Amino acid sequence: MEGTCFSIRPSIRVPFSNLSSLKSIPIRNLSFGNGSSIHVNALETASRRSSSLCIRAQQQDSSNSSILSLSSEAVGDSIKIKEWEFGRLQDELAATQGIRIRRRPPTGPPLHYEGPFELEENEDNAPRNILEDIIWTKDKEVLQLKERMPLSMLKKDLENAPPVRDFVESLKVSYLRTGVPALIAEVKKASPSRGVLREDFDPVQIAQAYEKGGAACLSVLTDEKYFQGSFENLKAIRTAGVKCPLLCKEFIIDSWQIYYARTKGADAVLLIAAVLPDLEIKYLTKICKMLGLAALVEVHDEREMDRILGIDGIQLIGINNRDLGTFKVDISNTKKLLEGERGQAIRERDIIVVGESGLFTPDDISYVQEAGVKAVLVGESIVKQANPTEGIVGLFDVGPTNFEAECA
Ligand SMILES: O=C(O)c1ccccc1NCC(=O)[C@H](O)[C@H](O)COP(=O)(O)O
Repeated sequence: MEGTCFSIRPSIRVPFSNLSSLKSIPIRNLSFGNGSSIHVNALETASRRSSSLCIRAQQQDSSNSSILSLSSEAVGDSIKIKEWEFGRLQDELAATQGIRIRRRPPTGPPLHYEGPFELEENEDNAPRNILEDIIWTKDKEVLQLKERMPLSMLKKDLENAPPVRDFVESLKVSYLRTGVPALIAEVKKASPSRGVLREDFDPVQIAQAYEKGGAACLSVLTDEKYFQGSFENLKAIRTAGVKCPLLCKEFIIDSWQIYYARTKGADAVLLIAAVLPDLEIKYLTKICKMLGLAALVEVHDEREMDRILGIDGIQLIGINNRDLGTFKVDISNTKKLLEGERGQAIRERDIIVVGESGLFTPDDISYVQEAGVKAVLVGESIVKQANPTEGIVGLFDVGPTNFEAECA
């Protein structure tokens, strides 16, 4: 601090080098050499990564003993800043686990953050791929939803939620009965990689057709922006009396979403290892357990698989053949992740593995079955068929009677 001279104006630009030195001293009310001071409780949490930061502050004359704060909302601001700082720490922790999806723009606060700082525009603040884009958008959406429907309200709504059905048991029963991987059929209108899959999209009709075709469970996309799905679709399918247990296919980053999914009739939720650090997966699976929901934990590479195998109590692992960053689909990914010791550990622990994405033909199904999966999650190849029931029959290359009334 010595020798640093700031001219205090309502808005000042402070170089990062100075911020880091300010950070090393306990700051509340900082006096500068020119006799001015500002209340800088927010400053102590400034980003280490930004090169400079614009602070809006009020000047205080040294003769005036009252402290003029950064703004009248300083307390609220500092909570938000703490959240932002926590987000950055979260990203740093996640990176040590090989997670490349960042939860926050690296040189700025969460996207929903407002003031008191104006951060420099920086190209690093753009999402690096579609999954990151989805997660940043989700962060904003969830914050808004939580404001409208706090958890206390959702907890009350739980009392009116329909009973939970056993998602894992339904997969096991189907596999044992048919000898082919149990089908989780996906109700999906569109996706970032494939655009609109079906214009005449009636979620209830599609769900009923899947059930008729022998699906053991259904996966319902609820994300609106990228998949044109909705929680209303999930609720409508459940209310229509479809018996197959329902996976809420959502990008979960907050336990609030799990409660919300349950109030809409979900029996299972998706947790994506590429997004969630181990501790969060442990925490969120506990919430699932408490609510009676199954958790399908999705992995895409060896490192994610090893992380998930290191967590106790995991019952369902999905291997996504699609790289959610690049959209590349390769079904040999399922085989690769089930080879050797990993496959052994999965068999010993009686974990059900679900082969996900890019499954179009009976040969594809046989291939992933030989690799060790007991269930498959299929969207595009069946949702695009004029008659999704026939789509399922064609995919498994067997008559519908082999599957009929699977969920009954
Ligand atoms: O499918 C995408 O484009 C996508 C992009 C970003 C995140 C997730 C994405 N898809 C989710 C899925 O992995 C699939 O919906 C699911 O596994 C079914 O795949 P498919 O049978 O290939 O439709």
